Amino acid sequence: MVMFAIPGELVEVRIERNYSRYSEAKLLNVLEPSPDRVEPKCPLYTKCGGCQYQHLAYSAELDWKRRHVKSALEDFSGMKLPEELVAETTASPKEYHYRQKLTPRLQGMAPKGGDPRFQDVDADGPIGICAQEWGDYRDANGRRFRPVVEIEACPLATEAINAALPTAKALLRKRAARFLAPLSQAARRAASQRKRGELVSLLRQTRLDGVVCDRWNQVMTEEIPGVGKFKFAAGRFFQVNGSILPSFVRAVVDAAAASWIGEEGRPQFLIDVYCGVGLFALAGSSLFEATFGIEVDKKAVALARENAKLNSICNAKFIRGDARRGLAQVAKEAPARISTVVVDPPREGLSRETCQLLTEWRPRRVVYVSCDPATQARDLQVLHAAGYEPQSVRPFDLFPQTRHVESVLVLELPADGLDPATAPGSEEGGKKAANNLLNPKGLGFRV
Ligand SMILES: C[S@@+](CC[C@H](N)C(=O)[O-])C[C@H]1O[C@@H](n2cnc3c(N)ncnc32)[C@H](O)[C@@H]1O
Repeated sequence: MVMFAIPGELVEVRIERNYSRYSEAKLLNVLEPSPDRVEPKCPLYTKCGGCQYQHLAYSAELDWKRRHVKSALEDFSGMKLPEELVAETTASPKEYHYRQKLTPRLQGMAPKGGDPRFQDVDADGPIGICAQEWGDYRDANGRRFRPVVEIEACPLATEAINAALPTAKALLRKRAARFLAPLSQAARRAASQRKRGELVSLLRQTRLDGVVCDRWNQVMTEEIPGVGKFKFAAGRFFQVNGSILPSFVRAVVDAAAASWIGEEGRPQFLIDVYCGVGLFALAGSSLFEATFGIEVDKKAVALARENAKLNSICNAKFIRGDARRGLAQVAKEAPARISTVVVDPPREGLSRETCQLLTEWRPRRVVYVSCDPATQARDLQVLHAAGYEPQSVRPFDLFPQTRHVESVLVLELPADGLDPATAPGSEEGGKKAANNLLNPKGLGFRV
């Protein structure tokens, strides 16, 4: 494994670690470059840690991401996916300057011989964006630290964010000095995560109003052309690449609303699990009789309800709670045989219980949006074992120049897989799912 090399190149490397089946090596020289090699734009590329593919032509990056999604889905699920099932990666309209959020950070310090989890910040140290791994880095006093590389500008961030970066960095230093000075070492260790969080200086920009903000809870409004307006809290989750959002959101919603495979009938209910501020539930509302959003974050749910009003949408309902609990509640209202569930979980993928509830309640279609194809593959294996057939996989390049990729996997129960007795969506099917919530024995994980 050689970071910053391209398959097919002749390179000189130094082997740094050996494992039973592969080695990791550091790139020393490119002797015969690939035709796909390009000059990286950022002078800090390979040092900062934020980008992995700036040395790769964009078309090659898109090909590579498709291969990555396909092989991760196959390797971790044990399934073989036909070539035609996995689409080409949809390109981001902006290859650089697409990031509408940047979080400058100070360097983390560990007390000498201490536990790195109780890290302090180095108020006089560099301010960067990516924290490196804890390694054997020590300052002049022997204290371990987690290095960050000082940045003056980030070529992934929008121009407005880069223009505001010096102000944000000055603010961050001022906060760090104020926060650290009066506290003893012990008090600093005990400081809550929240206090540490307040040290972070946040920059967020929307295309709608061009605001650059530095408070976690500041409410921003973003307009996604052809989709709608969305309020969100600056420091919490909202997609960061606005340039690709119109095509990405449309693709998810259209996949959710399409007619059933081989039939004219369409789904009538959309359940957007892990809905954030209601992105898919609201974007798809005109295509369904009713939509539901399920989200654990209280603030996000409040904003999702506001977003429904902002876009004059009356058929969307938002439930605050854990995915499994919310799904069990919706199972009482939406018949599974005419429902599509969209799931867009964090990197860890679906919890075991949520996955199990899906296999018991059996909504006819599942559109699985994921930023980690490995955990998506793990869940695919479980859903496939329960009868869901993969219909399509579409990679979207939400994060150009980085190794991250978004994968949209559509799964559907074949018509002959619908059991008329405990019919998904039948009264009994809904009750079974709802009861599952109340019956702890039902929460075991079956593979
Ligand atoms: C990847 S984000 C997707 C948000 C939304 N779909 C969007 O695109 O804007 C994942 C969301 O899941 C929420 N979440 C995390 N764990 C959850 C859980 N157990 N139950 C419900 N929501 C959860 C997070 O708060 C976050 O808003």
